[in-house]
Amino acid sequence: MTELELVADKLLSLEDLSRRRCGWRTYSQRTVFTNGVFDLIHPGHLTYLAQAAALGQRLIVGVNSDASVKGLKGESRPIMPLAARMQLLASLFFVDGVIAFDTDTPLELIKFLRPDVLVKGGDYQVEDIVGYREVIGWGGEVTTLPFLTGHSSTGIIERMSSSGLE
Ligand SMILES: Nc1ncnc2c1ncn2[C@@H]1O[C@H](COP(=O)(O)OP(=O)(O)OP(=O)(O)O)[C@@H](O)[C@H]1O
Ligand SMILES: O=P(O)(O)O[C@@H]1O[C@H]([C@H](O)CO)[C@@H](O)[C@H](O)[C@@H]1O
Repeated sequence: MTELELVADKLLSLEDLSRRRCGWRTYSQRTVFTNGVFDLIHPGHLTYLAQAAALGQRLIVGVNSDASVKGLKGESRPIMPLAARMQLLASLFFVDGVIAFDTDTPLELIKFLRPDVLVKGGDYQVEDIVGYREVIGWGGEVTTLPFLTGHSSTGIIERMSSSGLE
């Protein structure tokens, strides 16, 4: 496969995800799950995702659909449409799969996937992470990773706006 075909192969449907998760379980591969908007990817995203990948053998990233983002962050967001956000995440060598969700939270996706590890960045408290009770309930782990200060998508947008680039 070409590099772009390798990236495209990581863009998963629920059926793809189910099939791959079964295979990973067969070989006792720990599946790590995280989720987010990932609009305007920045070093904070990259740092925490790389560390998340090190928590297991497979990293799956759930990405909010455009409609879901608008419900969470307002009509002006996202800047980058879903397809672009997913492709950029899938291009990271330490990401094994990317899947979109259209709901306000990834709870149903987490219950479907049953990851061994659920992780978010340090801007969250562990107990507040959606899916915390469920993942703990089936014996999984829930954790946060260090927040890289000074990096946020909102910050990028604000800096662009103040410099008249928007
Ligand atoms: N600076 C950072 N350091 C570490 N993790 C981060 C950082 N910023 C965001 N994250 C994590 O990345 C994931 C996606 O977050 P999100 O897309 O909301 O990023 P954001 O930069 O906070 O965006 P926004 O500014 O629009 O809220 C979340 O799990 C979040 O905890
Ligand atoms: O990019 P964000 O804002 O960190 O992503 C949100 O995370 C929420 C989180 O999982 C709550 O614990 C989630 O509910 C929401 O849908 C966004 O993915």
